[in-house]
Amino acid sequence: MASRDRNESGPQVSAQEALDFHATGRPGKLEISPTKPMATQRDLSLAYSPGVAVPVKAIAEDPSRAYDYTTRGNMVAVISNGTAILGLGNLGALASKPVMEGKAVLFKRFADVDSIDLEVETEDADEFINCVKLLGPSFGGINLEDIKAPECFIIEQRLRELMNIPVFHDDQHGTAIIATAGLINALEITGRDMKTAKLVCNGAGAAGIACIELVKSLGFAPENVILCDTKGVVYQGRTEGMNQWKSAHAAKTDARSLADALDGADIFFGLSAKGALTPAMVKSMAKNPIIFAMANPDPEITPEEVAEIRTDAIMATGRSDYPNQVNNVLGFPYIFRGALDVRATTINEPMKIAAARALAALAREDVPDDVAAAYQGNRPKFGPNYIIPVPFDPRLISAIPVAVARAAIDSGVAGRPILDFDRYAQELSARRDPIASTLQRIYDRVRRQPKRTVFAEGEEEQVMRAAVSYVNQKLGTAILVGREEVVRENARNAGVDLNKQGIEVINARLSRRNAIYADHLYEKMQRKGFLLRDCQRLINNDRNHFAACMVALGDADAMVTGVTRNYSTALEDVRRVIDAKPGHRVVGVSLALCRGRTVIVADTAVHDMPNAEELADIAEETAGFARRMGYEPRVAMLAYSTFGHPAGERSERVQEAVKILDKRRVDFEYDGEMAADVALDHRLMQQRYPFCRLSGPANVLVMPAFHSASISTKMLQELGGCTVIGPMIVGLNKPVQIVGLSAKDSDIVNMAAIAAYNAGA
Ligand SMILES: NC(=O)C1=CN([C@@H]2O[C@H](COP(=O)(O)OP(=O)(O)OC[C@H]3O[C@@H](n4cnc5c(N)ncnc54)[C@H](OP(=O)(O)O)[C@@H]3O)[C@@H](O)[C@H]2O)C=CC1
Ligand SMILES: CC(=O)C(=O)O
Ligand SMILES: [Mg+2]
Repeated sequence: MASRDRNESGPQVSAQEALDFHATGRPGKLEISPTKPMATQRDLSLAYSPGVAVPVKAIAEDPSRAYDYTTRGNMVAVISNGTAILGLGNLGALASKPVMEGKAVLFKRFADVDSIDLEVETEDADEFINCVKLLGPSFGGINLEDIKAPECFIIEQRLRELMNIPVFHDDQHGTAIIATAGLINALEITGRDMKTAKLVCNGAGAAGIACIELVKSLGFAPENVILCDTKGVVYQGRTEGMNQWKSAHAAKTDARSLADALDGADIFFGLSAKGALTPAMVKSMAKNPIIFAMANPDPEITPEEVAEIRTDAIMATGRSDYPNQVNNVLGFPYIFRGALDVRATTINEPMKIAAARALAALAREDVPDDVAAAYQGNRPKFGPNYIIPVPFDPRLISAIPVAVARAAIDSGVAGRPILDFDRYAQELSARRDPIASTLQRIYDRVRRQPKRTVFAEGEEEQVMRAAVSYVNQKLGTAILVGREEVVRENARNAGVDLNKQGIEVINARLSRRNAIYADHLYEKMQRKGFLLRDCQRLINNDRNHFAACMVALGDADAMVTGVTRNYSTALEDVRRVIDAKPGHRVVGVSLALCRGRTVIVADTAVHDMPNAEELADIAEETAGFARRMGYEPRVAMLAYSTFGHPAGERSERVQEAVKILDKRRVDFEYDGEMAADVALDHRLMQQRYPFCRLSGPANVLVMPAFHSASISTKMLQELGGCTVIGPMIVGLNKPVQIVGLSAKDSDIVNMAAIAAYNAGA
């Protein structure tokens, strides 16, 4: 059963990429942004003195009002002292900051929980407890992270007693919940019974102890569970390296080493360190062994090593680049989401068990279409290589918090009820941030069907970096167009290693395909004033023409360009070689990802002042693009006016476009003309214009002209803090994307991936 292969989608990242990722732009992974305007004297008077005194007094009178007037109810602190950073050991509070920032970002990304990291520089449990306790009023929950055993047990226990908000040591309970969920399913697949299955857990620290406590509370017989640490088996009577938490699980057994304990065992839980499980030990385990090698970043044994020894194992690791990722990221965002939503005073056993069962149940459900995208387009089926959902599974946000909230209410620790669980589940789904899932879907599809993408400006440093990243991320082959010696020299100077499989360098002037490309270009341009020699010169000297010919004639699947030439010139170069798809119009669309909301804006690249017919075409092209991206389009034809008011000649053009769409009987929702606030605020739309045909806020905005499209997307990006991807070219017969002149390597890879995605199957 063991899969020797890494997940095709596995993000293969180099050390340099990891450093660059953290250093690029604003260093680190988080920033804080206000939720209220702070623009006028009045805003200042309300937000600060004197207005702020009013909520201050209200909270002093009734502390529960803090949930109404402050961030407390949605704010979790991720707190560490860095004594057990992943499996890297005690590297100190400061060194733990990247992990803690990462956990805070995951809270936001996966469950819309606001979170801040706090690194506390002490190894003294009392000092740590005191510090966290005093911070209590600031937060709705405390997520303790990467604190080593046994101090973590004392710290968590004491803080739970001292604080009336959830205190949760993620490495203990988060890990235990996820491991248990995976185990429930692995047991079912291998036909085992909890009451008789034999489990050996290597690692008797925070994660190990919590895991065996949870599995025992679920029904494992204590005599069938053996705990090991650096000194071997934790047996009754052992004195070396013991503490009360290990003693509580000391087994009555003759086994003294991990190897002894694993002989004939059904299950291995690794919560220890890289390489702790040997092939010989795996060999000695029972038939269909269940091996969860959960140490991070490197597991106790790799799936490849297990697959060399036996093929009947169910294998899981803590990493995202193998199937079956058993990692607490599947738990803490959603567990806190549910706990915060009912203002739970704690996260208790029933809530943990409910989370584990909900997670296990999710993996058994059929995967619907929109979810299959999160699985590299591969519809996973419950079985040895799919015992647990992946972190990008969009169902997690509604399934897990609902189970946790319900358990909190039923067990009497909720501060407020949930009256309508269906509605709650819908609200949870709406919290899902579509940013990553949109790009993730694109990347995953391309990884499944890798593409040859030509990077036209191969001599540029950021383009070379993008090409390396493209290959490292298993998106396909990267072809850099440039003079080989210049490319190599520039790569050397920039410290970019191009000597890897999957990267090719092609010098346009020396290519054997030149004559064919020149003929192709000549055929297209001969009636537009071009001689054959003009075309030959363009193919030899101009990388955009050469690269576009590669794609046009099937020597590459997709193309990306743009860092050396302005957008419209690059587009003109490409358009000489590649036509619009038959029956289509080439338009530019931008994807704006704004605070959990995605809107697609068009035409941000091609038509300067479209007429009504062209506006209707733009709407159709963009609706098609929206569908390919997985959104059901609701198209607003935008103007400065709404349904005729105020009247004006420019709005008439938009009204006319709507009539054209009516005549064409298109199969998507559209309406207009309307102003942007009406398009985006469905309540306003319903109140003032109940006849409007859009069933929800618009997610496709067709702008009346290029200038408004370009200005609005750039303002969204600069002032609105939105991520804008694009303009992307749609409607071309071959996939080509153009980045902006100032594009960074990550922008270029995104565009290359989008081009490759559009290259299709
Ligand atoms: N996949 C996931 O979601 C998670 C994975 N983990 C991983 O679990 C591991 C432990 O983390 P945590 O419990 O927080 O750390 P702790 O420091 O609390 O505990 C570490 C435990 O591992 C034992 N140990 C270390 N090296 C070995 C070894 N070579 N053989 C046997 N036992 C060993 C230690 O033994 P001793 O007591 O003798 O010192 C100790 O009991 C890390 O690798 C971490 O990345 C943790 C949380 C979540
Ligand atoms: C995943 C995690 O929390 C750890 O390895 O420590
Ligand atoms: Mg951790």
